Amino acid sequence: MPDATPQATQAAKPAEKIGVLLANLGTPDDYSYWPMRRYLSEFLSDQRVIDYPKWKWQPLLQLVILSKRPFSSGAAYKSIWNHDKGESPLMTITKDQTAKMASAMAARYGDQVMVDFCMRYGNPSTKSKVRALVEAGCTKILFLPLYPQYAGATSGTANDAFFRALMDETWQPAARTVSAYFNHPSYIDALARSIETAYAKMENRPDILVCSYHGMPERYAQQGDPYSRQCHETTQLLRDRLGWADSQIISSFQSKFGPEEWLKPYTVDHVAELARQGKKSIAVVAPAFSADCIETLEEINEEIRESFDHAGGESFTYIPCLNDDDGHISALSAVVDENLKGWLG
Ligand SMILES: C=CC1=C(C)c2cc3[nH]c(cc4nc(cc5[nH]c(cc1n2)c(C)c5CCC(=O)O)C(CCC(=O)O)=C4C)c(C)c3C=C
Ligand SMILES: [Fe+2]
Ligand SMILES: [Fe+2]
Repeated sequence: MPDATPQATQAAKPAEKIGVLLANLGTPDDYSYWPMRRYLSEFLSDQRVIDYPKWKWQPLLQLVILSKRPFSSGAAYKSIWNHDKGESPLMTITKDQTAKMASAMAARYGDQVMVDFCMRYGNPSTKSKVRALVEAGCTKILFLPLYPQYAGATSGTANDAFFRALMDETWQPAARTVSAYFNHPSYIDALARSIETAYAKMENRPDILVCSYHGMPERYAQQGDPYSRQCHETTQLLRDRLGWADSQIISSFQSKFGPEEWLKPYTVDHVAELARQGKKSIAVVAPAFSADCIETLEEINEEIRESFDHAGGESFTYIPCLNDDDGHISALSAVVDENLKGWLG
């Protein structure tokens, strides 16, 4: 007879661990029609993203938008795709960030802390990664949405998916979610250093730095979403840290979707206006994106650059996202350290 004493059962259980689960938006599995359609359908059906009543929005989304957009977005994804790895840049960069965060946490906490990542839409799902962490012995999970500024449409919905995943666990781990880090000194410092490094490589200093944030409907801000305020505060803190004048750095918003008014100014129009005003040399940075993705590599570096060039602009420099830079990993590690307080033995 096998020994079924409580001690023997306990000995077979893995040691108690803490899981750090990084979460990003998600990305299509491929740029062809059906994977694009599946991804966009899941994303744009989220009422945190588009809050119209289902009965009104779903027929328009399924019958009109999703019959065309997978082709146009698919072509945009194809132009930036990581063909070597067969995945989008957002996926490659998120994996690299996770590997570096795992090393940083191992250096601090040994094997007590595990690091993994999940996506809000598509794969790997939040539910599958919560399950895997619990299965691996995590009795505590720290959930970190990789968005410096909070928006209901990003961090809010990522947290929702985390909470829903916990609902399915028989023995729930203790759980914490990390708040927005838009004003964290380490994040501001990492951003500032990335800008200083990019400027040091340029022959001539740009006339102005445009901080281009992903936009959202103005209505969401009026309903209490803090995203736009947090974006402006990030720019202000960055300006202070760089020691620049007000006229040298501005905020604008990109990626408008649908007919409503979104946060302004719109980057695509504003860079053209800057060129017309005689600012012939600009740099653009995207502080709301923790990883380069379709919105930065295609929209900023292709569409927005073109808008500037057509309006008479002469020099356009896109400064990459923090991605897996050491400064970014240090900043995220500092945020994680603060949020693990009281959990570590
Ligand atoms: C960084 C914060 C983001 C906010 C705020 C946000 C809001 C938001 N987005 C849409 C519509 C789309 N976004 C798309 C892509 C996309 N959005 C973010 C981040 C935020 N979105 C990222 C990181 C990405 C890139 C994903 C990738 O795989 O590279 C897209 C899909 C791309 C396309 O088809 O053009 C859409 C559509 C809305 C409506 C919204 C509202 C609050
Ligand atoms: Fe978006
Ligand atoms: Fe876009």
